[in-house]
Order: sequence, then structure tokens, then C-alpha cells
Amino acid sequence: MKTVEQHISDVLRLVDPLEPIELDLLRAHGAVLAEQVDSPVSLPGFDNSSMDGYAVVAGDLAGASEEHPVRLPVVADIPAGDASALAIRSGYCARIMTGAPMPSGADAVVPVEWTDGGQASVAIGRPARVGNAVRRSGEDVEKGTTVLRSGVRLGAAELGVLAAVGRKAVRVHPRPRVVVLSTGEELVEPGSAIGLGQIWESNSFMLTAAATDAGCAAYRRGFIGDDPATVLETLDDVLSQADIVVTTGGVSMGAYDVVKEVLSRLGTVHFDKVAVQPGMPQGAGTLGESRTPIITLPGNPVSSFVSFHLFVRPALRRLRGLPAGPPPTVRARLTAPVASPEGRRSYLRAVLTYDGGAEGVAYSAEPALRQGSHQLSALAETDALIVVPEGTTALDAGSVAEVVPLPALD
Ligand SMILES: Nc1nc2c(c(=O)[nH]1)N[C@H]1C(S)=C(S)[C@@H](COP(=O)(O)OP(=O)(O)OC[C@H]3O[C@@H](n4cnc5c(N)ncnc54)[C@H](O)[C@@H]3O)O[C@H]1N2
Ligand code: MOO
Repeated sequence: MKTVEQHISDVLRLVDPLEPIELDLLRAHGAVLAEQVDSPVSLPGFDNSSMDGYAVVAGDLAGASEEHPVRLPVVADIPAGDASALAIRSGYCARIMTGAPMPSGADAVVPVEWTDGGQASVAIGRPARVGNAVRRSGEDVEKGTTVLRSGVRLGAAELGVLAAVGRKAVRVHPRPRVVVLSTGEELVEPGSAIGLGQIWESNSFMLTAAATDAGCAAYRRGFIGDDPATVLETLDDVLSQADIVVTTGGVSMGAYDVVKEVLSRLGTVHFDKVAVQPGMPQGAGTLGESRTPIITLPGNPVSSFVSFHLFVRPALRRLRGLPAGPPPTVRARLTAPVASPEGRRSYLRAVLTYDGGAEGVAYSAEPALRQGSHQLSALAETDALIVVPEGTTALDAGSVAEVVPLPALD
């Protein structure tokens, strides 16, 4: 059997970061930057006040106190956005608002709270040091400085910086278009009546949501039956809309395992047993002249979910321009024993809790009682996967294991 790492590396060989495109800032939210952004300006762009108050020459206030305030004539009023390039000299002051440009000659701002708030003249009851409440040009960003490096995921703060340095649009790797398609003659659309032997289809909803959570533009193509011609036609049909196709079902040893049957014949998609539980039967390759990557996951719902995280997510990360690789893990103490088949690495559903625990192990992991590949409800009650290595068939309660926290929505 193939190792998990071999399969991840085979999957990653199928994908490259998507060609960068230019997107307006809000459309680029969540995408990965494909350029280095150097600021064309200094930020702040000019010396300005950080408080509402009075711009003064600090030396004028040397003796100021509550009992003996210094009174200065107010010669100007400077709101934010003022473009009149005012100047003051010793013995005078200007009323100034937060963000307004400092008048030349002034070297400090006294907040209005230190004064009587006068408009024609003002009594100031405290001295101010030079530079008080003044934001200097360039103290955030010097002109020419790199503010964002290529490869950064554009979140709220990054979009804020881009706008602040005047960018309207940026070059990013676009969100990968992921088409999710399930197969199985027994499947019925939720909301419709089911008959004997039928089930409501769930994988394509789950994996479309997982791909969206993974920063992709995910499209649920739904499901089709086990007719080989329909499978090929449908795949052909979705290729032009997909940067990657993810299917579920039909990859095992059954007489009607149609995905494996039709795609094996093409020669560009390979099927293997991977030494993992759940998620053993896997396929990956490319389709059509476009060589669109396809990952074929097993149909058991928990198997499809776990293998999405193990094998599809790294591919999606690479398409997005992010570093790919196995999901990160934390060490956690098990609250109950777990078992694993010989020679396969298990990923067991668990609830992960931060408890600050002893001996450098800050988490505990409570394994779900239902670990079957079909037991989807246990998946919805858990938030992590306990990793039991290939060479281990049992771990006792209290032992320490690597645990993959599943990505949370917040
Ligand atoms: N003789 C063998 N049988 C099986 C093996 C094996 O090695 N030898 N492997 C088992 C393992 S492990 C898995 S996992 C499954 C994978 O099977 P398939 O990928 O071929 O999936 P299906 O047979 O189509 O379905 C399996 C199971 O999951 C349900 N299912 C499928 N699609 C959906 C969906 N979209 N939504 C909800 N549920 C779905 C389906 O009804 C089946 O119950 O094979 C084992 N067998
Ligand atoms: O590997 Mo299958 O995914 O055990 O159920």
C-alpha cells in the first residue's frame, strides 16, 4: 500500500499555483498576493495631530500650570483635510483637529482637555514636550518600504494597508474553482422522497462547503448514477469550469465502481490503496487536454471528509499559492483508548480541548465513540483527528498522540 506522504506528493505534482490576475481590493479578500507591494508614499504622508487640541510652540508653555495657565491667541483653525499650509510662530497657536496637518513652526499639540477650549484665545494649564501628540511623516511606513510580501493571504489588515498606500487593485492568485461531483445509483437529492435502498446525498454538500472554507470558489455539480457514459460526459462538461475536480464514490473494488472503471481506462488517473483509515481507496490524475487535476475520493462520507483534509486541501493550498503539505498537528493526551488497523495510519474523530495540561501537553483529545466510515454524525460532533501511526494498533487512555485540529469557522 502507498503511504499517506506518497499520495500527498503525487497529488501535489498535479497542481501549480494559479496564474495571477489583477483584482480590486474587496474581490481579492482571502486570495494570496502574487506581487511584492512597496509603498509609493510615506505614511503618514505629512506631520499631523493625533488629538483634537491646539498646535503650539512647546517652549511657550514652559511655565504653564493649572494655577498659572499660559494664554495664547488662536490665529487659525485647522480641520482634517485642510490644505492651506498654515504657519505659526512663538506666542501664537492654532486650533487643530485629529489628522489635520501640523502648521509649520508648531512642534507640539496640547489636547483640548488641558485647556479652557477658547476660540479667540486659549488658556493652557500644562506644559507639553516637543512632539507631543504629533504623528511624524513616515513613522508608520517610509516611502519605498515593502508593506506586503508575495505569498501573503489577504485578510482584513492586509486590505487596509493596501488601501492606505493607495492601491485600488492587486495581483493575486485567484480562488481555485473547485467542482464537486458525487457518484452512486443509490443517491437522492435531500428534500426528495427516498425509496428502499436509497439515501440522501450528503458528500457533495459537505465537500463543497469544505472547499469554500478552504478559500476556493466551490461549485456543487451534485451527483450522478453509475452509468459510465454519463460519468465521462459529466466530467467532460465540468472541465471548462474547474481548476480542480473532486469526486466521491465509485473508487473501490465493487462491480459498479464506475469512477475507477472509466478513469482507469484513460490512463491519466491512477488508483491506489493508501495505508490510511478511513480513506483507503484513492485516485488522482488529470483529465482532458486542459490536464485539469482530478482527485477521486471514496464514497463513505467520513472517508471522503478525512481524505479531503489529507489530500485535497494541500492541493487547494498549492493552487492558491500557499505552502502545501500535511495538515499541522498538536500533541494531545487521549481521554480514552483507541484502536487502529495494522499497517494503516488512522485519523480518528475526536473533540480537542485546550486544558493547559501537564508535562508540556496542553491539549486533551476525547475520541468519538462511533468511528465507522459511515458514521457521519460523529464527524459533526468532533473538531479534530487523532493520528495513530501505521506501526501502532492501540493507544491507551493517557497516552500522547498527534492530533490534527480541523479548520474552524469563526
Ligand atoms: N471488497 C472491498 N470492498 C470495499 C473496500 C475494499 O478494499 N474491498 N474498501 C472499502 C472502503 S475502505 C471504502 S472507503 C469504500 C469506498 O467505496 P467507493 O468509493 O467505491 O464508494 P461507494 O461504494 O460508491 O460508496 C461507499 C458508501 O458510501 C455511500 N456514499 C457514496 N456516495 C455518497 C454520497 N455522495 N453521499 C452519501 N453517501 C454516499 C454509499 O452509499 C456507500 O454506503 O469501499 C469499501 N468497500
Ligand atoms: O477507508 Mo474506508 O475509507 O475505511 O471506509
